Amino acid sequence: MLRVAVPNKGALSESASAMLNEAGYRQRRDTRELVMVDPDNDVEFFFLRPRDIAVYVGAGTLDVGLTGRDLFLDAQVDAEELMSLGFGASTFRFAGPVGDFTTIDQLEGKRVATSYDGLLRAYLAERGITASVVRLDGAVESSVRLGVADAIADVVETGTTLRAAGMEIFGEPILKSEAVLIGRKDAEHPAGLDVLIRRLRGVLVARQYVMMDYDVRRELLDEAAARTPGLESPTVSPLQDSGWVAVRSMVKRTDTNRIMDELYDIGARAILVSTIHACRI
Ligand SMILES: Nc1ncnc2c1ncn2[C@@H]1O[C@H](COP(=O)(O)OP(=O)(O)OP(=O)(O)O)[C@@H](O)[C@H]1O
Ligand SMILES: O=P(O)(O)OC[C@H]1O[C@H](OP(=O)(O)OP(=O)(O)O)[C@H](O)[C@@H]1O
Ligand SMILES: [Mg+2]
Repeated sequence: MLRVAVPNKGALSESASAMLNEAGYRQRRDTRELVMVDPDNDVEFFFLRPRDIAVYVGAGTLDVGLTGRDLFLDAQVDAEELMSLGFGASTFRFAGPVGDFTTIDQLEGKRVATSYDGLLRAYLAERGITASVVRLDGAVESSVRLGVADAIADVVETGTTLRAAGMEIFGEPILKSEAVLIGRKDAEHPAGLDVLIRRLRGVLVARQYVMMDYDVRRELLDEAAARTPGLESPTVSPLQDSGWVAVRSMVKRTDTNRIMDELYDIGARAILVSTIHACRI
């Protein structure tokens, strides 16, 4: 049975379970459930703290896990990213009191508070900066005001928490993170893993693409089809009126309206857009 780790609470938990559910796996109903078997798919789900997931996968006791790239890298375990999951995006950045810092070189000899000390130490060492790392569990933004640090390295999503604490970011992002599927390094995929990956890819594609249908005069087909190349090639079907054809193609959701406008200008009509419920690419 494939053993999969899923965040039990926090920023990634709901989206992770929703994605697995969309991929056809059973998910827990009660948030206090810690283990759940999906007998139809022969998968066992373990609901764990997202920070601990990398530890279990690294130790080989669980096959794969859904967690944040930042949490995975921070844990410095022997595992690898198998795919990104398209949610839980954040950046990991330096911040300090407004006006105090402009470059990371100014961190030399200073105290930097963070919940991600593995990531931070590796980053500072790579750049030859000697600073003392203060490991905190959370609410790191308060550490400077409370006198235990001079700057922080923390997760920034909207920046609201930083602003409220009178701080600003400086330097390049340390890391761009999102939710990822991690698994054992160079290991042969256990039974069920390839299906899980294919299903998760299907969810990503179904979320990122729409299906576009339109009719166009045969002589304008090449021009129109160039706007909707699809993943492989658009489907072209004859219409009763031999001067026209029907075209069907997958289009990036974010490009939908621009492409509809372009197709209309070319002369396409009856342009219809529908969501993709599920797919295997
Ligand atoms: N606004 C956000 N706040 C915190 N984490 C976020 C946010 N957006 C995305 N994430 C991602 O979610 C993960 C952190 O999840 P979570 O908040 O559950 O962990 P935690 O902060 O260690 O736990 P907790 O806050 O419950 O003590 C990281 O991968 C992080 O990049
Ligand atoms: O840029 P923002 O949108 O404001 O989000 C970032 C904040 O959210 C997270 O805190 P969380 O709620 O997880 O609490 P924690 O600091 O105790 O982990 C993170 O640690 C930042 O503090
Ligand atoms: Mg948190």
